[in-house]
Amino acid sequence: MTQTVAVLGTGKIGEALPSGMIRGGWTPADLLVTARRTERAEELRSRYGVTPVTNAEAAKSADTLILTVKPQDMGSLLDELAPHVPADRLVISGAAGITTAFLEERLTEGTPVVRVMTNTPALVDEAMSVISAGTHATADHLTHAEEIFGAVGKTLRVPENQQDACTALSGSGPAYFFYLVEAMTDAGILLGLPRDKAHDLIVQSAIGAATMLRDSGEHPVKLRENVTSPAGTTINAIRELENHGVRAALIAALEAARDRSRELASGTKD
Ligand SMILES: NC(=O)C1=CN([C@@H]2O[C@H](COP(=O)(O)OP(=O)(O)OC[C@H]3O[C@@H](n4cnc5c(N)ncnc54)[C@H](O)[C@@H]3O)[C@@H](O)[C@H]2O)C=CC1
Ligand SMILES: O=C(O)[C@@H]1CCC=N1
Repeated sequence: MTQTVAVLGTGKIGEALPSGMIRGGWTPADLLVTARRTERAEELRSRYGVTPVTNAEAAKSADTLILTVKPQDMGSLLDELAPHVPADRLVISGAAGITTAFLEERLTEGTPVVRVMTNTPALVDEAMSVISAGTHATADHLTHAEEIFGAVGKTLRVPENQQDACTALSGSGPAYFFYLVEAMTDAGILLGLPRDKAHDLIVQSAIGAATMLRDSGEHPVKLRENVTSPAGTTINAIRELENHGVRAALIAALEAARDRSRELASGTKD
């Protein structure tokens, strides 16, 4: 049976998802999108062959609704949708902080909802998406969410009380790596390298390190030890990272991201 999926709110994540689904073999005709601006919706139609509709039309006709608006816009979107969503529709939220309870309170009693936190590597089919069921979501609903988000990368089911932590780790995670690359490229410039060469050296080192982390089966401590020669260069750098509290800063940073995700649960806090 053909399943129609509507993506409501087509910004960065709301575009990455349908485009990845199409790369993964979904038929564009089965995908509906909504946008605040008509030009944006038309852009997506011409880029991917998906069908622009209004939020109310999506709610009435799609089997699955994926809400990819900002958490602060979720309350008003749900107010708009609620009168039009039959209770047999699957509603998936991709928003940071927004709980399944928040969604269930605003939708018809019994509506199955699933909460997902993905990340921007969805653009290159390397997303990490964590998935949690609401009160009325069945195993089939979770499987369906996995089929959708599996088109853009890996998926993992987690209890909902881990979603805010996962948001801090993998939802925001790519930003920390981009930040590190940016800072290390600056260091290369300080050491006298041209920016483009410094960038290429750091990016390839990041790809190499990420591939080893994924494929070698070794613990990251062992991988780092293998680079860190006695009285060599690496240990001098590590000493500076420790002196500057980088490990503690990372722990505090991720805790702050987790706390912000919890705070966004109200769906209204700017
Ligand atoms: N950017 C990221 O790295 C990640 C974002 N998320 C979550 O995904 C959601 C979207 O984030 P982004 O794509 O970064 O934001 P964005 O700002 O790029 O996209 C949100 C889109 O929703 C549209 N929108 C707002 N209200 C609407 C309405 N009532 N009807 C139709 N469209 C509406 C906006 O015009 C905008 O295009 C957020 O809830 C965020 O927490 C999740 C994982 C990673
Ligand atoms: O910064 C944010 O709120 C969103 C959620 C996870 C990544 N970006």
